[in-house]
Amino acid sequence: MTASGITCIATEGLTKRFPRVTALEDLTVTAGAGVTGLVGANGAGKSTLIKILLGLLPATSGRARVLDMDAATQGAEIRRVVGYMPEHDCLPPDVSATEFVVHMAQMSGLPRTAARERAADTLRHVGLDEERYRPIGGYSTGMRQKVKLAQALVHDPRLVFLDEPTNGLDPRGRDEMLALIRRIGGEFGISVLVTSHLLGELERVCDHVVVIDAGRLLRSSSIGEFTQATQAIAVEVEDGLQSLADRLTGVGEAVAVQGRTLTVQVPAEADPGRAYDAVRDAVCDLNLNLVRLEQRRGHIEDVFKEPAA
Ligand SMILES: Nc1ncnc2c1ncn2[C@@H]1O[C@H](COP(=O)(O)OP(=O)(O)OP(=O)(O)O)[C@@H](O)[C@H]1O
Repeated sequence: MTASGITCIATEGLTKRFPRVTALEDLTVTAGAGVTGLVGANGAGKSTLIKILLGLLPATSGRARVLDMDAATQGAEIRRVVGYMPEHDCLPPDVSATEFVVHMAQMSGLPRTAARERAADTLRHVGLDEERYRPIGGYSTGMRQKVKLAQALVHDPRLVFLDEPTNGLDPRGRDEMLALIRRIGGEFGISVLVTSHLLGELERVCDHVVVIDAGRLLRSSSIGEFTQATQAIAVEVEDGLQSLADRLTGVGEAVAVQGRTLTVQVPAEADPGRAYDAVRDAVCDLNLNLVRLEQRRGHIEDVFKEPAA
């Protein structure tokens, strides 16, 4: 059981060996409702995990359950209630987004009229308006990603797996996609497992993050725990940054100076108020002019600098 009370995904000792490479190694992890980020470098095993969870690929050993169904034996049932946006593009160039998404809705069992209505709603939600009547072959990468997302949502799933949905997008397209993912998890009430090798972007939309490296679990925790574990205070003063650093070090604070900014690290179990007081007292005593004082959130990237939890 997860903190949300619902277990969407649970694996136990999951291992997948290909002839030349072990893609997943003894992976035990759970994910609850909401948006879960699956982070790892290229080749870490993210797509392999998704394919096993969908019942599309057999595991070498271990178990995987999705919405309390066994991925090894109930793949078809899982795919009925789980949407899948694959990493690679396999869209037909000669049909329009509307035709394609209606077709996918009918494939999932909706009658023609309902399929047309659902497809129109879903394409509108993902932000494809008039262009949805044009052939997909002329679409930009961002539009193609939206079509892939729409087909994953059209059968009204309880959970969606989004494999690298921001791949190939420019910064604006990425922001739009991340906002959509947040809406899917929030407003639409559909749980999401989203993968990315870009660590920073997932912390903007996820409730929970699972980090894997070479098929092994590196860390699994809520976004709050990630950021709390690495919280810090950034300080800038007009002059005298080094004397401030020396003073704070003298009273036991962990400080680092980078350019014009001094960072005070606050350990997870410590009271950040005490560190703020120390900065205030030191700035006063040294008679410095404070330019900036702000809490700096930790970043998921930091997990790679820490030992596994
Ligand atoms: N069908 C396959 N046959 C052999 N090796 C495979 C197969 N599928 C994946 N692999 C290997 O398993 C490892 C994990 O691949 P996977 O695609 O799951 O990683 P990933 O984290 O999704 O990375 P990427 O984002 O680059 O796809 C890689 O070394 C990959 O080459």
